Amino acid sequence: MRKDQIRRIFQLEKGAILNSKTSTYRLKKILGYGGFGLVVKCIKQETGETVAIKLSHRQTRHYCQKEGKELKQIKWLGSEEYNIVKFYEEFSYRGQWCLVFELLDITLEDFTKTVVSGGLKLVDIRVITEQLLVALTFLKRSNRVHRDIKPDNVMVQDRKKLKVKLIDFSFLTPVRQMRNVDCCPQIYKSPEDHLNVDVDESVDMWNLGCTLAFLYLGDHLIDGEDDYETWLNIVTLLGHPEEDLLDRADTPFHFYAKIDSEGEQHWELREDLLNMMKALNNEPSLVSPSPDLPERKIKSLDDIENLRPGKMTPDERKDLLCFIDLLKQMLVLDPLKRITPNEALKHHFITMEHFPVCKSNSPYVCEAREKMAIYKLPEGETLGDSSATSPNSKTTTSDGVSPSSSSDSSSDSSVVTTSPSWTSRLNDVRPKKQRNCKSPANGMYSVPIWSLMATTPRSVHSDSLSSKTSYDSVYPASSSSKTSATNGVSSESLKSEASTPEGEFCDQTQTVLKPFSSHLTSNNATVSDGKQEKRQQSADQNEKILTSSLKKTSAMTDTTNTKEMTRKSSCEHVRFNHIVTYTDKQSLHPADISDQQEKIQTSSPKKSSTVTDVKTKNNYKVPRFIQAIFNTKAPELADQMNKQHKTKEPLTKGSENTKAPVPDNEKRSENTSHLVEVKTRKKYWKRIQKFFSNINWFGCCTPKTYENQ
Ligand SMILES: Nc1ncnc2c1ncn2[C@@H]1O[C@H](COP(=O)(O)OP(=O)(O)OP(=O)(O)O)[C@@H](O)[C@H]1O
Repeated sequence: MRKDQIRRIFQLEKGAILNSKTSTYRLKKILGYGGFGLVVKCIKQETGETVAIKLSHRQTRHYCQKEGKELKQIKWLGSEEYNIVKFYEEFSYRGQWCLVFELLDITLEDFTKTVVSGGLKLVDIRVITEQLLVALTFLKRSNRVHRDIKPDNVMVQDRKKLKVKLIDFSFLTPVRQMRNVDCCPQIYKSPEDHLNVDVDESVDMWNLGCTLAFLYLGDHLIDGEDDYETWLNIVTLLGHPEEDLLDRADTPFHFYAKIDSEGEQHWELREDLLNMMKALNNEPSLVSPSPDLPERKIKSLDDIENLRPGKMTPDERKDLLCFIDLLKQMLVLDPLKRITPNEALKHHFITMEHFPVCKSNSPYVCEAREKMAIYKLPEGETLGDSSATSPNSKTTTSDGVSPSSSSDSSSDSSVVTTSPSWTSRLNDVRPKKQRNCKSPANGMYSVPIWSLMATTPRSVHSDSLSSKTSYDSVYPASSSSKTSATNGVSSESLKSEASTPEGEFCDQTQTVLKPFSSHLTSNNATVSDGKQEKRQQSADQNEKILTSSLKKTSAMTDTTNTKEMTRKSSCEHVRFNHIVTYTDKQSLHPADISDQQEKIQTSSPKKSSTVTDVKTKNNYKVPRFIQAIFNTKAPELADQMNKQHKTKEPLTKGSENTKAPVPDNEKRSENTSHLVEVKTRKKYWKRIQKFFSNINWFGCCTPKTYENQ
């Protein structure tokens, strides 16, 4: 479509004025257009700032409105700090919906094809990869999936520093609402979308793998004009999927047929479809099925090694092999086995662990280090904050050497900090206002349970959970959480924070969670005999789950290959979350909790509270103490409960008449113990209040809270 035609459709002339509620924008030129509308360059009249405005067609207005809504939500979670395009505002202009963004330079596709041509250097690809992995980690932890990652949707902001940003959030979807839909181009379509397997955030990793391959090859890794041809290209490159994946698929029959051979059933590619396709194209049909059906330059990912002309230095080759290894882990057919963004950030290709600093460095290695070092933290961000979010952050000195006292034994001391600690910063993907809470390393009740509450494993779906995150978001990674001392923070001070033993962290977590899990036992005491046994068992089981989960977490921080464990643990966590959140539809009260804590210490039986629950619209019983927190009447309630408890106490021991006189010194000690008890309760109450104030109960922000920002 010609530019003047577009201008007519959108009723735009050069110099047109677009008014939002707060600003006036003067149109300068058309930057580009896509499926949903066009993007224009504008000048903000009030400040002279140049911005990019995305205008929707009238027909696609609601898509743009949806995009705006999602953008607001991720902005609230701090997206701009994680290599995602800055979103300013949205407004309506002559019936079209407008989204205002910061102005970026050039798409990665155009950059690779026109500016660089023939593919980017690996040292540059590494810088871009890290930034995109950071963006993906952020999205994963915000429980959202971009769904349309491709070179055209990544824009270069600074060509010199290779600063890139993710754009186009038209398909941004909360993980729990994901469906198999066609959103990205045919050649970027993931195996799960081809086969109709359960789709989740790992679809972004597939697309990123394809994008990175494009950056190296200067051309698309997979091509094909229709689904079948694309699928053939995929399997030629990566092999056929495992039977398990095909068994899980809803539409495997598009490409495979189940064959009975010698009593056993197995899946086989449907050659008849290919012949049919060839007949349609007037091409000769296949005489015999051949494994390399389409003519491809690259028949496996290993072929990438020998693709570029010219001789490579040993370091370059080593780096390339590392890159291919990362690609192989990103382009796994089974989404459940694909590498996660957090794991990818720890891959050798990013950390450059294959280039030990103790050895004399070749010019190639020096260039690689320099490029990664250019990468700066966003303005206003201090390294101190970020490192504090990770209990196991590894520190590095200005020359990039990690202190040998690091708690992480899996990587050697010669690990180089390739960039400031993104990974540690990513552990705190929370609204900015909440981010000043203490870190798990130094604050007992700052365990980010808000994200734990919203955790679901890939295979588990629960309506009661608003969203899902990775298990590793709760317990920050150790091995690659590196910080650089170059940004003005002494490595010693960071080291002291970073060296918090994992065990201690787990113990702290256990202390926080113990009252809740143990509460189940307390309430069980009031239930009738038959049910009591069952509930006791389930409470014991829950205790076990919690303990094993925490153990696994600590183990996870030690090991690198923990994907399976992560899933299992997160599964258990979900079950635990149910317990914590809804406590098996029983009531909880701060006083009960402290009682319970007492019970653990003294092992004396105690009556459970008989507070009544309030039911929500969904018939969920909201524990009374949670209501109390939100009503901010909790302290009074706690005191009330304490009083009730105090007055009830003598009755449980016997009537006043029968009570023997208490000697003076014993009275004093009783009074003191009472004071201690009240103090302990208050202390626990404060901690619990703090702990729950960090929880985002409903998994997402409301527009009201957004407006308050
Ligand atoms: N912030 C920006 N700064 C400069 N140019 C931009 C910006 N955002 C988008 N563009 C340009 O506009 C084009 C279309 O943008 P975008 O991908 O967001 O629109 P779309 O309608 O969703 O496209 P698609 O059909 O590819 O999904 C981009 O390829 C890019 O060239």
